[in-house]
Amino acid sequence: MSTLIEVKNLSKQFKDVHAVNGLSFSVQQGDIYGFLGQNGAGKSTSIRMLMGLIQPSGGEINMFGYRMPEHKKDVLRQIGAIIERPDLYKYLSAYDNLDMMARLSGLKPTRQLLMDQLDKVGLAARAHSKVKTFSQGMKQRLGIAIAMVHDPQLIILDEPTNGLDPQGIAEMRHMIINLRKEHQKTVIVSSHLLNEIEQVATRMIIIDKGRKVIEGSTSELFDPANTLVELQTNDADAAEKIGHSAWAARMKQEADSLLFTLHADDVPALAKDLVAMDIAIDNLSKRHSLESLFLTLTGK
Ligand SMILES: Nc1ncnc2c1ncn2[C@@H]1O[C@H](COP(=O)(O)OP(=O)(O)OP(=O)(O)O)[C@@H](O)[C@H]1O
Repeated sequence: MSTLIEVKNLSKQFKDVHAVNGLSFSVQQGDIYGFLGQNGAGKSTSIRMLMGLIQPSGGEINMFGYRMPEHKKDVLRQIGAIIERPDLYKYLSAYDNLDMMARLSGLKPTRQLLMDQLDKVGLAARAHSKVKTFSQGMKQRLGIAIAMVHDPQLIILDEPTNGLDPQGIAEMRHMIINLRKEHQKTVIVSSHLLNEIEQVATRMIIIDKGRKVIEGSTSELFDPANTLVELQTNDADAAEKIGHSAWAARMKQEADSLLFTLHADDVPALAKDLVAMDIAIDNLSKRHSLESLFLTLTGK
């Protein structure tokens, strides 16, 4: 697998705001690379630099073997991106919108090519329906078909599920996975929702205040061995009772709860032992340690 994007020490400063601050990461061919961070973390600014829309204040970007922004033209040929809501003609069909946009960008598309593009985003069956009859999610996916009509290697989607209903979100997720699986595209997708990135990404980065917090493959980062279990109880002696048990080493006392770090498979055994120790359980909840990290970053 080859490296498509290599970013080193990338920074962008707007007056006194360090929007991106020493960010390094790489994207391999075939990744669905999740960019995760709360609003204002620096996701859009990073993506805009990858696309040569704004100049970095420092650092290096190499994409497809070219340096950015010096080789912007060669790089952009390989990218299809949706950064804002796509402009569509609502009284034209999906097919005619795509046909017109392809011609405006200098292509002479065949019917087959246009139908293939619509198929990639799950809109082939609605090719000849007017866009005014489309849901927000369908418009978004048509925008993606337009963005990739020149068959780029890399698709960049900045918060593609913003403003979509649950069905639209599910369809978008399905489409992103399909772009990689069926059409061998590499995808960068940004979101402020961990759950959304977790469901599609093969690798991900969390950024906060313009800096990298963590980066890795989704399976590594969501390793079930790093499960956190929070116990809430009114039993004043709970910590002491657990302190004498085999769970002692995995327990940490928090202000109003007891926190255990363990493998997800061990949760039923913990629950059984708590009952055996006669500890009244008000609440026993499980979450992944990455989720806890992200909740802490987002202040929730
Ligand atoms: N053109 C600009 N001028 C001044 N500050 C900017 C500009 N663009 C972004 N910023 C600031 O840089 C920081 C990062 O913004 P950015 O849009 O990259 O974050 P984000 O992670 O994409 O979040 P969001 O989802 O809210 O767009 C924010 O503090 C933002 O206010």
